Amino acid sequence: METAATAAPEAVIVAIDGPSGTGKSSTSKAVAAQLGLSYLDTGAQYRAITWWMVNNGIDLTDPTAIAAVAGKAEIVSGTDPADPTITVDGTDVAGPIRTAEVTSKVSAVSAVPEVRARITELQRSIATSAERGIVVEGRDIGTTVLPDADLKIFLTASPEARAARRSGELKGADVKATQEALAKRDHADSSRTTSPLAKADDAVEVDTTELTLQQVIECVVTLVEEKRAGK
Ligand SMILES: Nc1ncnc2c1ncn2[C@@H]1O[C@H](COP(=O)(O)OP(=O)(O)O)[C@@H](O)[C@H]1O
Ligand SMILES: Nc1ccn([C@@H]2O[C@H](COP(=O)(O)OP(=O)(O)O)[C@@H](O)[C@H]2O)c(=O)n1
Repeated sequence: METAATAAPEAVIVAIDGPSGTGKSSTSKAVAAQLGLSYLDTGAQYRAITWWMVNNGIDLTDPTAIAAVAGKAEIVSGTDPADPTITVDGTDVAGPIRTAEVTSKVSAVSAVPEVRARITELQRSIATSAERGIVVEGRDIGTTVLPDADLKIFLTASPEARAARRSGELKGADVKATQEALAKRDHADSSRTTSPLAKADDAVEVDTTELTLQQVIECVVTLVEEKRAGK
């Protein structure tokens, strides 16, 4: 007897945006792994270009100097959610892009339109070549990078919860100082002219303050499955 062919599920594109510490990376990785999708951390790409600029002595107080070298670094993102990678000119920078120095400087670099144009193009080409689909997380994915995404999620959480989560990761970091640093980055990312951090009109907002990570993952997986079922 012939077995009926099962159609491969269509590639699904999921955009997850929100400020720091709302759970974007942990949720996106887990959802992608559970659903067999690729995963892209766009913040890591902005951190990588910032790392290159710091290493090459670029004056990060000067947007013209940043714009002039926006195309120099070759950034490659590995999109396996079980082992996401990021290299700059062939060097693994997964560790160095998480230093306090890069974190404090990334908003100045990511605000420069030439940097955004370059990284946005890279993100779109990665997303369109993901055969089974992809979960892309960042700040402007639903609004600018992938406005036609099948599902858009905007994660939020209280400033206190976000700071507690972040300082938990940076062992020994002061919660109050972490909260202040987050507020400063939120302000810079939300007030820049080009493609600021914002919720897309058609994004589903999920407040994660009182939810466990597992609950957030389940919520997003359910929303993806509902989309696929055409609900
Ligand atoms: N709902 C949650 N409840 C408690 N901790 C969480 C939750 N979501 C994420 N975390 C933890 O908070 C930290 C920051 O999460 P992360 O996914 O890196 O956030 P983002 O990518 O938005 O900055 C991680 O240590 C993660 O395990
Ligand atoms: N789509 C994106 C993603 C990140 N970014 C920038 O990159 C920075 C680092 O992003 P991230 O996602 O690694 O930040 P965390 O949430 O991990 O702290 C942000 O503060 C933004 O300045 C952006 O401008 N657009």
